[in-house]
Amino acid sequence: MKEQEDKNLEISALKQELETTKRTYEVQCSQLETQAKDAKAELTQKSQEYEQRLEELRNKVEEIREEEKKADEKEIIRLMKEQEDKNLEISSLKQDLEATKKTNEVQCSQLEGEAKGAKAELEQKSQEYEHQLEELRNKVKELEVSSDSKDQKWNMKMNQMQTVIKFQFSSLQKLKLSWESIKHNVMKEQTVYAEDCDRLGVYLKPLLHAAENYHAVLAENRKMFNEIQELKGNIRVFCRIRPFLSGKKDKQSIVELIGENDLVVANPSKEGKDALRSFKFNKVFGSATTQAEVYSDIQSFIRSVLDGYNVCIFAYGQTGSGKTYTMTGPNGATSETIGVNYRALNDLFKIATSRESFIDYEIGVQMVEIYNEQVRDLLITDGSPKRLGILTRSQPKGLAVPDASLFPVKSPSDVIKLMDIGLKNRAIGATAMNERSSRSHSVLSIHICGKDLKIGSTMVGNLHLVDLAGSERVDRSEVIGDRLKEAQHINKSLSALGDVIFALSQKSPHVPYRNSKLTQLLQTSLGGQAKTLMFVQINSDISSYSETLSTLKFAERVSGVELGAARSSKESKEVRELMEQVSSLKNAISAKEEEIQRLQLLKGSVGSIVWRNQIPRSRSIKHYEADNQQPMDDHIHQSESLHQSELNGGNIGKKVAANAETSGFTDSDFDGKSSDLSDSSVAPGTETDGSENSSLTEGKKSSDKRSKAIRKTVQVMRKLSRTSSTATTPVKDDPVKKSPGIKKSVSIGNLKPPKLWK
Ligand SMILES: Nc1ncnc2c1ncn2[C@@H]1O[C@H](COP(=O)(O)OP(=O)(O)OP(=O)(O)O)[C@@H](O)[C@H]1O
Repeated sequence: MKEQEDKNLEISALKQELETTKRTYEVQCSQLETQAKDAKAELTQKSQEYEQRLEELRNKVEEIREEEKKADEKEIIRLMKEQEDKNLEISSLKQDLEATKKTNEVQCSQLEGEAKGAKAELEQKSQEYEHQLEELRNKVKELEVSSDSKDQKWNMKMNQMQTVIKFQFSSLQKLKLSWESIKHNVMKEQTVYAEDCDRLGVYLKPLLHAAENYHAVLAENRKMFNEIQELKGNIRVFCRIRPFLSGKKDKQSIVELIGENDLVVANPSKEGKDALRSFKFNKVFGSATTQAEVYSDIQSFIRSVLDGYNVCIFAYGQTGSGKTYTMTGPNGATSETIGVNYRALNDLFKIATSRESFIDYEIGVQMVEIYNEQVRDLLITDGSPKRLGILTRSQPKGLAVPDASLFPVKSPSDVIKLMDIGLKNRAIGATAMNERSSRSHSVLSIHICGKDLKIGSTMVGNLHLVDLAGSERVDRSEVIGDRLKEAQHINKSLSALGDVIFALSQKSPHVPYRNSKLTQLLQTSLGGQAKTLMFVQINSDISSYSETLSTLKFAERVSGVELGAARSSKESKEVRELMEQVSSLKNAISAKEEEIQRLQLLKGSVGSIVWRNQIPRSRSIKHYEADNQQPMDDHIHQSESLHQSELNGGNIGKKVAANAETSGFTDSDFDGKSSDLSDSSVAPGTETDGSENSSLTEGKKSSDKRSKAIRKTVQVMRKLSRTSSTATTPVKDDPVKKSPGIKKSVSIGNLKPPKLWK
């Protein structure tokens, strides 16, 4: 109850408190209401103000919004544009990106492929290297093994060698001792040998004498060859048949048969055997013969000009028969068709050049024509031809026409230039037969003076290349007046030439050189040791029968070779006999030469021993040869033989044999000489070196044979001197004074060497 009372009291307290609070609260509320009213009024005022302000602000906002809206629109438009640009850029970039992406993808795929390949290769190579490395390791192992075994072997060998060296050293000591004793014995032998040599030297003296004579024998032999040539005929007649010219309808030939040396022509007006007539010449060239073939048959004639001989080459025949063709060649000639003149000049210069180390040649050219028996210089360029005189005696330097222009030449082209001038100056007259008919004789003379550089001697050779005027008969040329006079002069000079050559071929005591200018001009080159070659040109056309026949008769007459004539066979018999004589002499000489060689070898070996023993050495045959001045032509042939042998691989004998086979006048002439020289100059020196030892061993045998050899040599010398003494009247240089008869020409001792240009 108490509690209830407390609670009542509390409730009464709380009711009082609540009453007080209620009253304060009411006061406050009234206050607050007042305040709220004030505030409400104030608020209303203020809200009005605010609304006003708000209205203003709203307007302002509205304005700002308007402005912003405008600015925004502008900005939006710019941004849209920008966006569009950007979009475009982005799309292009996207495209680029796309393309780059694609290329990158391709490259990536390629690189991936390559990388894969490289990887595979790398793997393969590494495998290979590993394999090789493995092999190399194996090899190294093998090598190590083999080097070990070799090392062992070498050591063994070294030991063996050391043993051998020791043994050899001891044998060397023994040999030294025995060598000393042998040396002593050899010294003794040498003394004995020197005494023997002294005795041999005494024996050799007569042999040396024989060797000296041997050269004389060879010289005689060469002379005999020349003599034989003269007997065979220093005058040669070659017949050449001109082919039918293209465009000629009438092609009936009068030539029935062409042989090596003979020719048969048929008379068209006769029949059967009576129509035929044969002619014999040194050579007959058919119409198909080339210029080169013709020249090859006369080449050695040309060569002999450089050896100091005079050579004359003629072309004879009727107009248009091919004289100029043979001598010069056709117009606009090629290397195949050039004639004898050009070929001869080429050869002359070629040979002169090949000899220039030992002979200095001077070559001069003259060209003259003989027209109406007057000599005219063809090498004048001022256009005023003067008449020239001919010297027939003691002509200086072999020049028959000293006043004619003489031009020194150094090459064939120099001569060709001169020939062109000469041919232009040559008188050419037109006849009914041939437009180009030459009515004068043209003479191209090549004068050669050679000086031997070693011995200083000189020699002179002349080559005359003569294109004769046409030989047709006067009546056939249908000419009168001046032309008739020309033809008469031509015929006269041609028949004078025929007479001279005929007289020479007959060895007639009188040779009628003075009957024409042509023969006067060529006097020194016709006859004597001069060589004469005549080309007889014929035209086989049936219409030219009578001309051809007279040409052939002329040629037959000058050649002196008549069919069936007793003289001709007698000559050949004598030639044969002489040839046999010469060959037997050559055999004897070669036998003697063998002996000389052997003895010379013996002497050489003896000489060397003597020298070792300080005993003076006697002069050898070789020295004798070197010191002894040989004739010019010998020297030339010697050098040429040697030169030729060098070119032919050193076989002189082969060359001689080959040339002998081709036979003919000229070949035997020159080859005979070269064979002589090869005998004389090559043989003594050739076998010395190789056979010294054998000769030493055979020395005794040889010395036993020595007396036999000397006897043989003396026999040969006697035989030669007998041959010399059988010669009759001496043959002189001057053909006019030369005595007739073949036998006289057999002379060995009296033949003169080629005339030198003194
Ligand atoms: N062997 C040959 N081969 C080819 N043609 C030739 C031969 N021989 C001569 N002839 C030609 O015949 C013609 C006459 O020849 P060429 O002029 O040489 O005669 P020729 O005897 O010198 O005359 P001429 O007396 O008038 O001087 C020329 O056209 C020449 O080319």
